[in-house]
Amino acid sequence: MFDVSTVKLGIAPIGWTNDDLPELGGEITFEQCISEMALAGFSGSEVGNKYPREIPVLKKALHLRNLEIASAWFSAYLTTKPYKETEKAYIAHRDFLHEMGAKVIVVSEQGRSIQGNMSTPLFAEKPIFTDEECLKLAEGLNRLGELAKEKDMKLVYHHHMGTGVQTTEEIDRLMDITDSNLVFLLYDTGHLYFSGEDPLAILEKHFSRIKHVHLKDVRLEIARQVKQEHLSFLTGVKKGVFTVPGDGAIDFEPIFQLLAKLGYKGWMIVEAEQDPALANPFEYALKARNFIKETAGI
Ligand SMILES: O=C1C[C@@H](O)[C@H](O)[C@@H](O)C1=O
Ligand SMILES: [Co+2]
Repeated sequence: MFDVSTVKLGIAPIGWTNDDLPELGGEITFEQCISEMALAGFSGSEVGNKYPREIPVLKKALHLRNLEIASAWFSAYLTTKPYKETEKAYIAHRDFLHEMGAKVIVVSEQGRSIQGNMSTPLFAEKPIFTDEECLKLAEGLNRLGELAKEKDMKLVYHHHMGTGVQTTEEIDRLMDITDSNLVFLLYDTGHLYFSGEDPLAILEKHFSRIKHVHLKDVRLEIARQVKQEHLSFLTGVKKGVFTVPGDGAIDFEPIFQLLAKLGYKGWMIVEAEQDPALANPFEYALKARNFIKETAGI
């Protein structure tokens, strides 16, 4: 179904050690994490906070395990801070990723984001960007996209729970007001489903912009609890709202079929943040790998 010469499968370190909640998996080493990724049959990963930043050290550790770096998350503050501040940090991030051989840069606007707040109710208090904020965001992203292009890379925007770009309308608007040659989209199944969007419809509508995929599944009963009990994003994560594909409520078969039919090229990254003390990361990595083999044929 997929063209295996153009689609690569990776897994994010967030199931081993969570950058947003460092106490989850704090005791797990970088070496354990990347060894288990390779052993479970993945060929790449994104960069986590335990990864060494010295390029030769990181390259050697990955090379030993036949792993590549697909990308890494970047927090932008285009709506709340002077553009130059975001740009400076972004260029350092871009250059690091470029050295590591990555082709895409994951960017998410964190101005007024509540994703990192432990007690802010996720559904009631997510930010809604004003027209002025949308304009600032679009202008800034176009400029950052141009900087990615300079290095033959692409900026992929990560829509995210608890931020100003979460819902279908917000994603549609962002795609509409940014330059389609400079700003691309990261398609994260888990965030779309958790928010109550239709992941298949988003995939169909924005396929030409989608250049990076995060595969995560959602435990529906916990997603409902987060909404009904006015819990925060991180409380939901701690309770296990996310899991690996095939272990939750999302029907991945039509998603894989559509991605393959439309000729998706690039990385698909399993990204399932949950408490490693409750969900053994190696066991869940294997579970994900087997599910993708059975369902997507890769
Ligand atoms: O891509 C991601 C990176 C994480 O830090 C984030 O919170 C997670 O939910 C995600 O989708
Ligand atoms: Co993601």
